[in-house]
Parts: sequence; C-alpha cells; structure tokens
Amino acid sequence: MPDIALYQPDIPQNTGTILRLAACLGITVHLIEPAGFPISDSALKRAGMDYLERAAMIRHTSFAAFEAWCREQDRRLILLTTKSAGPYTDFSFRADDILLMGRESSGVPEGVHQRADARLTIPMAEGMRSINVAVCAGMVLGEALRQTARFPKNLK
Ligand SMILES: C[S@@+](CC[C@H](N)C(=O)[O-])C[C@H]1O[C@@H](n2cnc3c(N)ncnc32)[C@H](O)[C@@H]1O
Repeated sequence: MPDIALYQPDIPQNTGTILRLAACLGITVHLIEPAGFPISDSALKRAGMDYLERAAMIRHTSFAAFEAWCREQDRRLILLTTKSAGPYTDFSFRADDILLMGRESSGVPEGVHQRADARLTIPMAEGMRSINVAVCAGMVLGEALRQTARFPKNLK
C-alpha cells in the first residue's frame, strides 16, 4: 500500500484528519519529528482523532532516521510540493510509494526537496499559494490508490 509521511507537522487538526483518512483507507502514516505539538493520544484525540486506535502510525525521531528506514525498506519517496513542474496526475505511482507532505508553515527544507525520488504538484489557479495539507494528502492518495488498484474492496 502507499503510505503517507508528514514532515514535522505543526497543526494537530491536520494530522488528526490525515490519521483518520489513513485508518479509513487502511494505510500507514509516518510522523517525522519534531512536531509542533505533543504527539500523544490525548492531544490527537482532542484534535478529533477518535479513530486513533484504528490508525497505523510510525514515529521517526528525525528526517535522517526516516530516510534510513526508507532506504532499508527500498521505498520511493514522493514529495508533494508547490515548487515542481510535474502535475501529480501525470505520475505513475507504485503501490509501495511514500507520499511525503511538508510542514504547514514552511514546507520542507531544500535538502529534503533534493532527497525525494520525485516531486509532484497539484496545479492551482493563478495567484494561489497552497492547498491545505490534509486535502492535498487526500487528493494524491486517492490517485495513487486508484492507479494501483489498492482501495479497500469491501463495498456492499
Ligand atoms: C500549507 S502547505 C506549505 C506551504 C509552505 N509555505 C511552502 O512554501 O511549502 C503544506 C504542504 O501541503 C502540500 N501542498 C500544498 N499545496 C500543494 C500543491 N498545490 N501541490 C502539492 N503539494 C501541496 C505540500 O506538501 C506542502 O508542503
């Protein structure tokens, strides 16, 4: 399954929304620390994350630790960024890709940008700066699951 990774998130409500999305679609979320809020069950529950016990979350103490894990697992790192020339709809996703989302306040640093195996953008209307990170995660994860036929198959 594709995974989602959150680079040092700073708004707990967005992380809660993404964890809920992940629980509903059966995917794993990687949380790259430090975050801008305490990563505790109670903090995430306060953010509306009542699906917490159903969410698969792996915490990484730093980007270096996360990168080492990706290499060990031989997983591609696909960065979602406003600063690329490639629309995500033109990209061929693999079932084990990791979709890396930037921090709400500042995206990702240049070193992380360079490290990504691919950089993708959701095209926006002229003059718009960025889309909410949880909405972005939903759009791109939806396309990755569609392309790789990995949506849950339990429709009645
Ligand atoms: C609120 S945005 C960050 C804005 C930040 N000022 C910046 O320059 O990157 C948070 C994250 O959502 C994702 N994002 C937002 N809009 C996007 C877009 N149009 N295409 C791809 N990713 C986007 C990126 O991962 C981004 O780092």
